[in-house]
Amino acid sequence: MSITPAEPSTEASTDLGTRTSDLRIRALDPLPAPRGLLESMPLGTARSDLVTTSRREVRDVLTGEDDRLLTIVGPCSVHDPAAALEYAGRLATLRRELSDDLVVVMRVYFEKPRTTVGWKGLINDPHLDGSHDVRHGLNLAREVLLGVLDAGVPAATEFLEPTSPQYIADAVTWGAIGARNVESQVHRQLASGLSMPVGFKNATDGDVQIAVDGCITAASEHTFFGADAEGRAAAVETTGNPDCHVILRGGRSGPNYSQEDVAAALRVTRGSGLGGAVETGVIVDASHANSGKDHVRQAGVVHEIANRIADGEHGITGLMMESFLEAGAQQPGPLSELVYGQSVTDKCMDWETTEDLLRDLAKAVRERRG
Ligand SMILES: O=C[C@H](O)[C@H](O)COP(=O)(O)O
Ligand SMILES: C=C(OP(=O)(O)O)C(=O)O
Repeated sequence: MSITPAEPSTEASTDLGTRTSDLRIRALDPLPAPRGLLESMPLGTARSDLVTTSRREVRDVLTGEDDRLLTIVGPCSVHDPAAALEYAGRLATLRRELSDDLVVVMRVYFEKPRTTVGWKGLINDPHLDGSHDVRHGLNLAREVLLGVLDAGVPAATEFLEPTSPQYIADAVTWGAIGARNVESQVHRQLASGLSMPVGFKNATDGDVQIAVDGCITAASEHTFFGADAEGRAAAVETTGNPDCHVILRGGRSGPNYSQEDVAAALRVTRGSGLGGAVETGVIVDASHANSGKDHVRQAGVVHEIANRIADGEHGITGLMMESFLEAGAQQPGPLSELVYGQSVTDKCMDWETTEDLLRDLAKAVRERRG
């Protein structure tokens, strides 16, 4: 299951006077080819069925063919596999109970885009100590994803490193391009080749058009630099992803989940000419700039949206929530020193609050039907 570490190559030339490249590279540590990881931890038939079925369900909800609500819920980031899997086990029970009204997918986020610097997630630094054992991080990430699927819960993740999907994307039901990368051609091209529905967040300044542009770009065919399953540099040709859509996460000037904000965003998305999920509705991220990253305010946002859905509002096809076993957040550090089940990135709602809110949302969907 694990892959033998290779020695980092440190080809530091002694003749610095004639070198013009790699002047700021400390080491290049070759990573295992994706195929090795996929073969040592295969998806298998049962998990693959869950991924395929749940991708279809998510797409149908986002295009309005299915009148349920997509709820993407889970920790801001995974740092402790045991806590993530305990959360998945709890969510599995609730997912089954609420399945007539909600399509529940768990946030299983391994790559964190930072405003400046900070812990970049389980793949980049699995020991949370700056040792950056990326090989171990890749193993761990795949192990967690397979465990979440074994619990019966489909997974959502943000794609950040352009070649990381090769190691894990087969196990992912829904993907995100985050607010800091939504204008990046690299990420838009990446989304054009991903096999699952992908949400584009509005930019950190609140610009929604940038997310729509991301969907337009990702719906097209592209050729770009990537890697194949053997880890060789490759020119990747994609067919385009027709299942992209917009996520409202608030911006520098404040939240954007009000009825007026959603209506304004829909005017923008409906001008795209893309049809499908982009024009049917938006996902609202109740966290981030929609709640000032405050988990108590986040619960208020979800509560307000549940009331609006119960009153008959359409146009919000999904809701994203940051939730973990314990409320709040703590500074990242070695696992033995951390509070079990509490976020090391953004503040999360606790399990009890999450359970209540998911039940409220399911009830709201029933009332809207009625
Ligand atoms: O979702 C997590 C964070 O909001 C995102 O990674 C940015 O975090 P930062 O502003 O603390 O760097
Ligand atoms: C980083 C995230 O969000 P955003 O891109 O909206 O800041 C996230 O959802 O983890």
